[in-house]
Amino acid sequence: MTVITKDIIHAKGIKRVFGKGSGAVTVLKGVDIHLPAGKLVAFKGRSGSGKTTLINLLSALDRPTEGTISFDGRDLTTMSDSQRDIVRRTEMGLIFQSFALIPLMSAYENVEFVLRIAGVPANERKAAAVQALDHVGLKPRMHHRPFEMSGGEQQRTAIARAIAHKPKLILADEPTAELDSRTGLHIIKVFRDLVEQSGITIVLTTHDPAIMEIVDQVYELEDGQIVSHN
Ligand SMILES: Nc1ncnc2c1ncn2[C@@H]1O[C@H](COP(=O)(O)OP(=O)(O)OP(=O)(O)O)[C@@H](O)[C@H]1O
Repeated sequence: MTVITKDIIHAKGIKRVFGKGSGAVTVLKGVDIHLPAGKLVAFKGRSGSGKTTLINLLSALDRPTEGTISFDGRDLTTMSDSQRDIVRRTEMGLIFQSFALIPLMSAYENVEFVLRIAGVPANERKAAAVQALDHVGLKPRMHHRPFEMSGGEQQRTAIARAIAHKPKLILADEPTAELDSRTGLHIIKVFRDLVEQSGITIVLTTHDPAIMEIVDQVYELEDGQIVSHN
């Protein structure tokens, strides 16, 4: 049987300049990226190399100054802001270093809230939220609020929130930076299982060499350019 791997992201000639005139800073200097479906991918590079800027572009939170970004066959750069918001909310999941959970909501409510924003019908939300929390091993803790959970549990809640609407792509900016290395590796194991079980693509940024060993592909950024890629 021939397995055809389709790119979920195809970015070409990406430049990002912040500011204008003599104060302009070119942060990305012509980046090309192909992310196949069903892979765990890491962006590595020194602080300031452009990893977060690139993640923000791929997640349609920001627009490139030059270049095109195709997501699942559609060009994000020519879409209106509202189209980009819909694609992000319904087909992508975002995970942040600081978890970014709503403090007054339980784990379940945090996940359910994002399903509401993604437009999932009310009668499907409960089952989808519980299933996502179960997937990350947090069903028994689902009525706890973030301050009642450990860092690893909070990040697993954030993962449940990112996967509950069954996105095609997850973008995670330094998802393990606030965790000890053992908990961080456990989070990456959760990512690994997700990629294998559901065919989702997960892109993360990291400084941790142990994580680089576990992922399928590593893109190395240096001063706004890709300098290596396996
Ligand atoms: N809005 C902005 N205006 C001006 N410069 C910016 C802006 N956003 C980012 N930069 C600059 O772009 C460079 C790359 O930043 P970015 O956050 O993408 O790096 P990074 O690789 O994610 O770093 P870290 O590992 O520290 O998170 C930095 O020099 C930063 O100061």
